[in-house]
Amino acid sequence: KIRKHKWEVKYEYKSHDCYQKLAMTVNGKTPGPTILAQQGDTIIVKVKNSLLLENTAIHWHGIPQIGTPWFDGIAGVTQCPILPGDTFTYRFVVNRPGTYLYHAHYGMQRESGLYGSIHVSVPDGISEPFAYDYDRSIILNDWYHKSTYEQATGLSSIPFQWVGEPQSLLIQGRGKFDCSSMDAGVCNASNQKCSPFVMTVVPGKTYRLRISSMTALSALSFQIESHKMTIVEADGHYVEPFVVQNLFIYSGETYSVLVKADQDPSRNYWAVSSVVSRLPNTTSALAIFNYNSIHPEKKPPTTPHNGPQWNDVALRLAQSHAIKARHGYIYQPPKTSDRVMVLLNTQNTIDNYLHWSVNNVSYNLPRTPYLIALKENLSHTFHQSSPPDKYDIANYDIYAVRNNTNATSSDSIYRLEYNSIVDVILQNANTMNPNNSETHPWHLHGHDFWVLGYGIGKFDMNNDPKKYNLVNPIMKNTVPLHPYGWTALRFKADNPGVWAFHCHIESHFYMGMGVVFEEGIDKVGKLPSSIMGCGETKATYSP
Ligand SMILES: O=C1O[C@H]([C@@H](O)CO)C(O)=C1O
Repeated sequence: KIRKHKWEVKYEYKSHDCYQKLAMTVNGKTPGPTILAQQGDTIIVKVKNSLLLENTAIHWHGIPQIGTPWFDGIAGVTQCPILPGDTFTYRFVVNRPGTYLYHAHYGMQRESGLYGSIHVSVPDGISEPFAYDYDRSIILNDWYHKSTYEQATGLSSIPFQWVGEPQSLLIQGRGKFDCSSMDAGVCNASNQKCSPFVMTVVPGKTYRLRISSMTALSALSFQIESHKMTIVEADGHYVEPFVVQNLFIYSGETYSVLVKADQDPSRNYWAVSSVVSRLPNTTSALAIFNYNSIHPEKKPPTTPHNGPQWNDVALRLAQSHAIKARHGYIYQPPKTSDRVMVLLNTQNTIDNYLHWSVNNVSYNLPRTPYLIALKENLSHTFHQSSPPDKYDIANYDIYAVRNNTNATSSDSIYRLEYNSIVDVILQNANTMNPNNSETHPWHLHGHDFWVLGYGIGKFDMNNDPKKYNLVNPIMKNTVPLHPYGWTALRFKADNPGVWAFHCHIESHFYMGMGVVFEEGIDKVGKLPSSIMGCGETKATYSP
């Protein structure tokens, strides 16, 4: 089936957390409309950029774009940005069932509010390995009051101005900022638009709740008071079910949990989203889990739970370890790999600017998108040398503050042999601040990868690979790298195109925390002319 959507992207005044600011909307909404489809469908989205002064591009997060690498939607990698006033049509197949996302992928634009869900159902005649009565979804987010321009400018200034902790957390686009010291015209706590999100349930029924995170910075813990959640899906793959009280979720991840409305139906319950992994300076977001005979806005009689200790890494690591592919739905990983990369994540200063680097290279986007440069022989448009596969593993102390004055900025890319098996070990380290290492959710475009293992400390090249889970590893597209830890992934470079792999924290990718992979470029079909028009592609553009 073909599913057509017509979108207009523009800025509008919104009061998601009671504070009025410009938000980027799709057809007037943020979160934008949910795309509903069935496995095998073709999605066509005609996007009109009505932002007046800003380019845009939209990424279909978790959709591998097999055969359509030019519609991955990352400006500078797979396409030229969509200019104000222009219309651009994305067209791609959703090849797997599951819960996915879409969002702006141009600068730090995602955090302005352009995001939404994609739900892909199983083909007719196929049933899912779990039962539920209703399907619902919520997107968790964090929310800043400064514009993305102010934030990006601060990050690329001397002195460096950090974006700081978000002003609010949002549950399905709703949060509550403390307006008490502000003018009611700017921040009005009684505005209906920022009343808590309500999820109404029928006693005794089971809900599949699709929970996604689109945060700019925050790692979150989500829980529903008194109700247990059974995790059954992660990033579009079935999970061997396990029960949690709270779900840890990192930016770019999607989960489905089953929740049974099995508590006292004569009251409502709090659903709470709170910050973990960074010292919280943001109030938790509250939603109401509403039993249908009770008024939806009636406050639960209890005090909302604060969530787990923000710095309890062991608890978060335990959830990461607990996620396994579901029996009967295991995609067996290859037993060995052809290439092993160990990617050290550090902060660096380069010419006094603060950056993030991977193996001492801080990534920056080229003016001419790689996909076009590689197909049209415009190789002079980016650095041709490959960034290093490894760092100085023997001598680097991951617990020390290091200046790494030899770090460089580059738009160079890794070129992978088509159909080869690639291992990536992400190695975390100390930041430029003493005794500090952060959580980074890494997202791979164009592929799902097997998650072979996690650990804390320095990855041991001799012994840790022996502990890899090659039996039932989950496949994902986004995975956390825990503080001072390592995460090991394996994927097959079988999708011709150019694919980014980066930290899903908006400011971190902007500061250079990413790499780009190319594979099978000679197998990429004829590029559509709609992706051209910037950098040196103007010369090749023939309508
Ligand atoms: O990228 C970051 O910069 C700040 C801090 O390390 C420097 O002020 C921070 O907390 C980040 O995550």
